[in-house]
Amino acid sequence: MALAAARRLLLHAGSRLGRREAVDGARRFANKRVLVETEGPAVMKLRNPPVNSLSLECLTEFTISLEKLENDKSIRGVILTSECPGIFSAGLDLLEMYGRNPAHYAEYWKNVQELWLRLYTSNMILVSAINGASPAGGCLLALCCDYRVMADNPKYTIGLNESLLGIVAPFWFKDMYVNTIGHREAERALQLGTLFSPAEALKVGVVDEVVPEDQVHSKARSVMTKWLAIPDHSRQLTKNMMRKATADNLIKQREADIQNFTSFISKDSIQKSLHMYLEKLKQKKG
Ligand SMILES: CCCCCCCC/C=C/CC(=O)SCCNC(=O)CCNC(=O)[C@H](O)C(C)(C)COP(=O)(O)OP(=O)(O)OC[C@H]1O[C@@H](n2cnc3c(N)ncnc32)[C@H](O)[C@@H]1OP(=O)(O)O
Repeated sequence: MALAAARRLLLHAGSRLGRREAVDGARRFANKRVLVETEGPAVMKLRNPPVNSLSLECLTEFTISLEKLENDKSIRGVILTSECPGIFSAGLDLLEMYGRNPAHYAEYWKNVQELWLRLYTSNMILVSAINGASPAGGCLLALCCDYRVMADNPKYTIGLNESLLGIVAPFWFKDMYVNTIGHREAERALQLGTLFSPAEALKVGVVDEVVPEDQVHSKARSVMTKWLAIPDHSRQLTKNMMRKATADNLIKQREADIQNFTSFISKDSIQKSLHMYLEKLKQKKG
């Protein structure tokens, strides 16, 4: 009986913390939805097919992987990318925000906040290799990074498109957008729910560089090498100086933000909008 309980505990810890294993001499650890290679510049790959939507499980595994990397002092930078062909991340999982109960919405939002705060305030250098579509929460992940490299494929778009879904980007999504592309561009893009092509994203500053698709990873690695040459303490203090106010703005009102999200997303009108959007996604398939 005691043995069975201990085994259950171990299994639970194993699935929460992921496994660290040696494969072909490369160090890596993985859980179901996130694979992390720690040989050379660390690379974190999202693998939640079909579209890397940020389900509660995916958010949790992402946050745990990030925490593990933060705790490993030998790791100074991480490249964030996707293992799903053509998709960086479809953003927050619509099925976590549709047809559930308020307690679920609150739990989900708490985890979205947690991941964002960890990513946005990470001491590590974060470079995103955007190798596919990156709407809404997908764009949010990229915006948290210190540098964004995007594949030059016009089929891939990036942006905060919440208004197209009949929902509103929360103030901290908006703050980060304003920090990145400026108030006027953010105001327009947020109202229109603009999804930028790579060329447009580069022009407006949503991404820092656009490269041929087969060079996204090598470019991200060379960017990382350049950033790694900067002393950590000065870079980290500078990053903190630039981002602290934006992060603090959420930290001081986390509970209120959860309440706002929960009551907003529970509204019949919002649920109806999400239903229509999900139906549109289905119909697109024909
Ligand atoms: C006061 C406070 C207010 C706070 C308000 C709320 C704020 C919430 C903020 C939300 C941010 C978000 O991230 S919302 C999510 C936005 N995401 C999108 O709009 C992307 C939608 N998806 C697509 O455009 C496309 O799927 C794609 C371009 C990403 C990929 O296209 P592709 O053709 O390759 O694949 P399919 O469209 O056929 O999709 C396959 C499969 O996946 C399902 N899917 C897609 N996206 C999502 C998603 N985000 N969540 C859950 N599921 C998703 C899609 O429906 C298909 O499912 P089926 O195979 O079952 O049909």
